[in-house]
Amino acid sequence: MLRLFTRSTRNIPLCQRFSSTLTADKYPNIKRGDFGKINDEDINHFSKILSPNQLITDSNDITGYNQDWMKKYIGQSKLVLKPKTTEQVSEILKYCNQRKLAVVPQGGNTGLVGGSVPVFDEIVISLASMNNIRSFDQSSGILKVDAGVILENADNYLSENGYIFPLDLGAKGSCFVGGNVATNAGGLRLLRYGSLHGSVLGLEVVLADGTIYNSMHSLRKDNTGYDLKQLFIGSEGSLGIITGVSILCPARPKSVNVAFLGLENYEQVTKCFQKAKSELGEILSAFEFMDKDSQLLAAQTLKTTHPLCQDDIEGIESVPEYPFYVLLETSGSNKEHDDIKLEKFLEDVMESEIVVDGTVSQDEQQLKTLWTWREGIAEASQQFGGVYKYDVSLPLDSMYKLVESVKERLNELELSSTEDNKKPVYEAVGYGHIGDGNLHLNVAVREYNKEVEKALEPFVYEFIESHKGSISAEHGLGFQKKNYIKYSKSETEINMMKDLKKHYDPNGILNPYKYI
Ligand SMILES: O=C(O)CC[C@@H](O)C(=O)O
Ligand SMILES: [Zn+2]
Repeated sequence: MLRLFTRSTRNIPLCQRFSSTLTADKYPNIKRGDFGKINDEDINHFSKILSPNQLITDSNDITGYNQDWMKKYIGQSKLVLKPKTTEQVSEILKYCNQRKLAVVPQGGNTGLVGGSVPVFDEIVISLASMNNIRSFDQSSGILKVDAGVILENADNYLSENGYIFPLDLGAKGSCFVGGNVATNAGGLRLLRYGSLHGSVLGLEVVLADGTIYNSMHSLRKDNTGYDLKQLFIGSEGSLGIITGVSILCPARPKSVNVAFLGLENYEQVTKCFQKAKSELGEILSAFEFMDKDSQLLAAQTLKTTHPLCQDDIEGIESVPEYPFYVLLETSGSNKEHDDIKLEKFLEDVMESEIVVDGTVSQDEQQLKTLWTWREGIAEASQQFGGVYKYDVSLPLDSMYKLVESVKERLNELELSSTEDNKKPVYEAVGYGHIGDGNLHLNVAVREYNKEVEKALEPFVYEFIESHKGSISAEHGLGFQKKNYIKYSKSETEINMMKDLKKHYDPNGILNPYKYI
């Protein structure tokens, strides 16, 4: 039965603090590199480049820069620098390169693979003070910003001008545009707006030796040799520090609808996606799937009524029995046209029993509430103590098999139970951007545990390799996956990457211990 959506919304509560964390001493195979150690002379030098409030040495003030968003990866940096200009970044790197001081560039610190925090005592270079919108061209839609502009702020600015940022993700309120580009973030609407490799028109990057590479172009077409900016998109701070971004933004859609659907099995999810593509065509802007266990997790932190529950109950009890859910969004320029198209599509998928239940948002508030049941899963996954995250690309037909195989394996090894507090794993859940072939497999644990880690890795990576997928669809390699790149890239590719790294950062000072 298809219903109008009538629930109200509540904010997602902040996640609980972790008890278990991963510090470098828990990885005995990783040794501190042969880098210089910061001394008083270094601090004096930086004090000449920066004003006192741009330089943090107090250990209490540094804590937040040393730990990632999940409070999973904890570094030991003793110095945070907050440059305000590209020239300051250049001066800092020039000096660090001469002194062989390792650095980690940090944006909004919302990454999920431990890429934006130090491992040992690397200097944190925070882009937080570089947060100006540089320019916007109303006719072309080209936006130029400092790397430290918060994604949501950039989008709000564009909204006032009738445009939209071609990227949206759960962390939009804290992540930085520079970090988005450095990690090649994918997000919720890649299906519609494509990857940052397509929409970024130019970058300003400071290289390891302080050289400023400026390509802040406004050109859609520039066929003059190697497209160098592409090297830095997704380079996770390993080749240079992005300080400016020029990006092409599309017109903001005037009409947006969200439908939340219940389905009986995974095959119906893929069928529903095929139909959505062919029947909704260009107005389809997101197609997200969620398994039931991911909804049960989300229910425990959201504590609101599930969109497909018809009773006046909240939380876990309100999650219906459907094994799969889909959140589908349309964005277009003509409300009447889009409403009719969506209605016809929904009638079709319900008549053909691809979808068994569903609800459609009636206003902006309801639309946001429906999204919370998808966006809230990331935070909900870590409510019991920790989470092992796998962000993978797989062919659609084998995508959910990975989740099933992992669940089976954890059960066989008696590592998993939602009731028994003594078992390390609470639940493995699958969800993600099915429209982009991107699965998020989250294994919610009560504690980080070597046995669980051994059960998952390399099992998950071998599965991905054998199905010709990618071990990172959008979160990147960071610290978490640096030893596993071989499951997605050939030896030749890895060697080419290493050559680039050696060329652009011969002393290896940029974000060491990560990536490759
Ligand atoms: O927490 C995750 O694993 C996924 C986070 C993000 O990429 C999302 O799609 O919600
Ligand atoms: Zn995602």
